[in-house]
Amino acid sequence: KPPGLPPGRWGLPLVGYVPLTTRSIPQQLADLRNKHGDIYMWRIGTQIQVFLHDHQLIKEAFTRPEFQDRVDFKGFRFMDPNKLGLLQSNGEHWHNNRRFTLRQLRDLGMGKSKLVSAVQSQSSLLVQEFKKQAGRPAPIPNTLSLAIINVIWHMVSGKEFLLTDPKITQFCQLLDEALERLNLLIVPDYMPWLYSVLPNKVIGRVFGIDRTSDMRNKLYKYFIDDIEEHQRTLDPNNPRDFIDGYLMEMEGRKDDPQSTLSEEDLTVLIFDLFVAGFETTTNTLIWITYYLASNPQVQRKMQAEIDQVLPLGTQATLQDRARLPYTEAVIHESLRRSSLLALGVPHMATQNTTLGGYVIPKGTSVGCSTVTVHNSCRYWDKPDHFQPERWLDENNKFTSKKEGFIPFSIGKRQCAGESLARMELLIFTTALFQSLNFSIPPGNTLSLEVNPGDAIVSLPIHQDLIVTIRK
Ligand code: HEM
Repeated sequence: KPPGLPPGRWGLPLVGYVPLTTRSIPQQLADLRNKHGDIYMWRIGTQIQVFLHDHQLIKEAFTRPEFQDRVDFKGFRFMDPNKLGLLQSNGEHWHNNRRFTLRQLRDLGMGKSKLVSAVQSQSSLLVQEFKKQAGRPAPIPNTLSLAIINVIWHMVSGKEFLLTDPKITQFCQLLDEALERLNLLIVPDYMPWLYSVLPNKVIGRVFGIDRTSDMRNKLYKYFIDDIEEHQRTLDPNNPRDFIDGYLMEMEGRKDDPQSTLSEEDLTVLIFDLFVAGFETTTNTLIWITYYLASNPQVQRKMQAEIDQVLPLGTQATLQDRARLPYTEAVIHESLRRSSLLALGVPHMATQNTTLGGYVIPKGTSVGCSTVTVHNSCRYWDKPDHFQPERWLDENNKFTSKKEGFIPFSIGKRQCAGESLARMELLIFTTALFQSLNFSIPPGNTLSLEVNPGDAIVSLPIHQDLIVTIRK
């Protein structure tokens, strides 16, 4: 192990440190944190990963320019060969797309916008779907995923699918598959020597590379069709959505040699919005229903607040946020407890540098451990308790505590969709609990453990709940 690196797990040549334990990854990270402190490394294959566990240290790292790039994984290139879009792009290209996306999201989501109405209408449709399964034990319907997908479609291209349209179900399956496939595609990046010892054919089959281009083409076809349709119908005096905004910006900068805008880039950018905004929001909402089904008192208290602020038949808007402090507290506590992106989304050191007194070589992946920060006694009293009250001050006003709360990460690459995500969480949560009650089926228990099949994202386990229609 080269001198100066953070302490931690170095392991064997080629394979790095392979844990021989049944402890989950988050549990192992907590063990490592207790042993080594706020910064340590774990060599997986030949890739050095550094984990950070302290809010200030994460903030320092993620605001420094040398930690702003994404990890350069060959596996990602099978979805996007040229590192376009926003999620995987770097440098000037990333900077342009990020600025554009933030501006669009702000403009499209403001005030009484069409986007807010779209979220409200999707949440009403979802309530109707839940009502169909009232009174009998059943898992959260897949309609929740479709409703979240429709919100992103609305923002991107001003359209929504009927929830019964087979095209949206197929789209959802492709997206699920893409997310699963991305996990597998990057395995050889941890052991790049596999490329030299195994024939390409074997790698292609084992790691699913063969099927990826077919799936990518099907998925991208949705976006390409929409972009072409927008090109035909665009009215520059009346931009309708994200695609119109991008096409207009592209036209405005067509003579600018610095412009990074292109139809191909727009296709990847749209894909990124779905990848980043779909599973995250859907699963946070599932966690909220699980926590509230397990805490009936909290559920009743939140419903009492919603009933007072929103008479039946009215839906929340962003202006209601201040009048719904307890609901906001429940949402924040759910984001903290679930720590959905348990290991954060890693950044990469673009040069040899130091951090926290240690050497960080160029190419090292640097991530924040959301799950250990969210469960650290340094920031949270009784961190393993679900306590919305911790978000309220002595006057029961919501206080958005920042230190030790990093669900959307921090710094220059922090979640670009945070404002949309917060808007969706508020509107969906209020709509669901205004009309429905969620409980655990008699004789059952509800596990709040994360799905052991997924180490990087803390996904809830599919389980039955009972939905009751509120009178
Ligand atoms: C509860 C829901 C969500 C959570 C917890 C979440 C969390 C995150 C996190 C942790 C990151 C990585 C930040 C980093 O690299 O330091 C991220 C990035 C990102 N998120 Fe979200 N996100 C959510 C919803 C959304 C939504 C709805 C959208 C938009 C449709 C979105 C768009 C993005 C994009 C584009 C990035 C990449 C930003 C960049 O690389 O510059 N996210 N998100």
